[in-house]
Amino acid sequence: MSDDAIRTRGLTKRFRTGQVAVDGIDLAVPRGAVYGFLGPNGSGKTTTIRMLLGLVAPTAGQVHLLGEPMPQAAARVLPRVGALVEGPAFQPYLSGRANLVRLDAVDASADPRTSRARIDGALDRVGLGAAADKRYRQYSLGMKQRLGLAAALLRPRDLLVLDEPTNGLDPQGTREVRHLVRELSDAGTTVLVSSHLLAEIEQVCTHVGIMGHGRLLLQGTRAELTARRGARVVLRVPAADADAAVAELRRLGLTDAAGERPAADGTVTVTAALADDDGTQVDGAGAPDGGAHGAGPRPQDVAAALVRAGVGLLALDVRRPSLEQVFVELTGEGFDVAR
Ligand SMILES: Nc1ncnc2c1ncn2[C@@H]1O[C@H](COP(=O)(O)OP(=O)(O)OP(=O)(O)O)[C@@H](O)[C@H]1O
Repeated sequence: MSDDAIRTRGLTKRFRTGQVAVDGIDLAVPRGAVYGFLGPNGSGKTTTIRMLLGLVAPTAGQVHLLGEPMPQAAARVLPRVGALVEGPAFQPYLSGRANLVRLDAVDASADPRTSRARIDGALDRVGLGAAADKRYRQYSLGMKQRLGLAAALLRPRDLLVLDEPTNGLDPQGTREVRHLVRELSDAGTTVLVSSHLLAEIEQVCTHVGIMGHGRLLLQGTRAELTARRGARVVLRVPAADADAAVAELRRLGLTDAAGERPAADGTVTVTAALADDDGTQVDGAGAPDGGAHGAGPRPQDVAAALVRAGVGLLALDVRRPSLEQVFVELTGEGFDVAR
């Protein structure tokens, strides 16, 4: 437990309206991870993040940040945590730089002697060097996001919590944020980054948690999540062999084996789940020795059995679901293409 940078137990938020925005979630963000906190709009990500940072009081449950209980240890822990949450308190009539100077000055744990260098460094890091002296109210949404990020980076952090950091950024800005997250992670910072745009985040995260309607539907390493939901074996056989192929797959224990309608070229595609949703899985795809596997047959065993049964095997492929497919399957919803 203390090894996790973020740990929650039964974290719940019921608003006065009666709405349960976050429903008993157990988050586990290991130290060193880049944790993609994913879910569609309204699924409870922001409310969770606000509770993590002590900005909203939970209705029930516990939060540990960097091994310490929140909010009791807030004064000790929060200086080690950089956060980008909606609507940071920037002054509209001050420049970006002046806003950071002001923020740093009220941070009792920041060293005023290094303030200037740290502020310039943070502005450069987020690509705001050139616009640093513009007034905040003249900033575009993307520039405001960048300034929020700069504020989170005013000092070295053990943990960064970024709520929708790419919101309002153009594709170039989005790439830069990804790059920055990777860089910070390489330097040893644990990062939790929320997004409703899966593709933006998928490439950088080591771990993923998927929210839907206030519940944490799934979490784990990125590889675990796609493996656990089941690889499928997909084969192509001559139409005349389709029934034999399905029968052989079922005999091997792949009970949902089924053939599609014959294609114009006289072949049939037959598919079956190689893994159960409970994690029993064959992990043979691409691994010369077949890799670790559970109760099911390995792909090469499937191929051998089909050939032995006299099935004319034209092609055999193992397909793993993408994170997006896992998400859609779990929530019945897609990710937004754009906000
Ligand atoms: N202060 C509040 N009072 C009542 N309901 C709220 C409040 N804040 C959030 N909610 C509701 O709680 C649910 C979760 O909202 P939340 O902002 O946490 O979701 P989210 O996953 O961060 O969504 P988004 O991607 O749009 O930011 C929503 O239905 C929202 O309307």
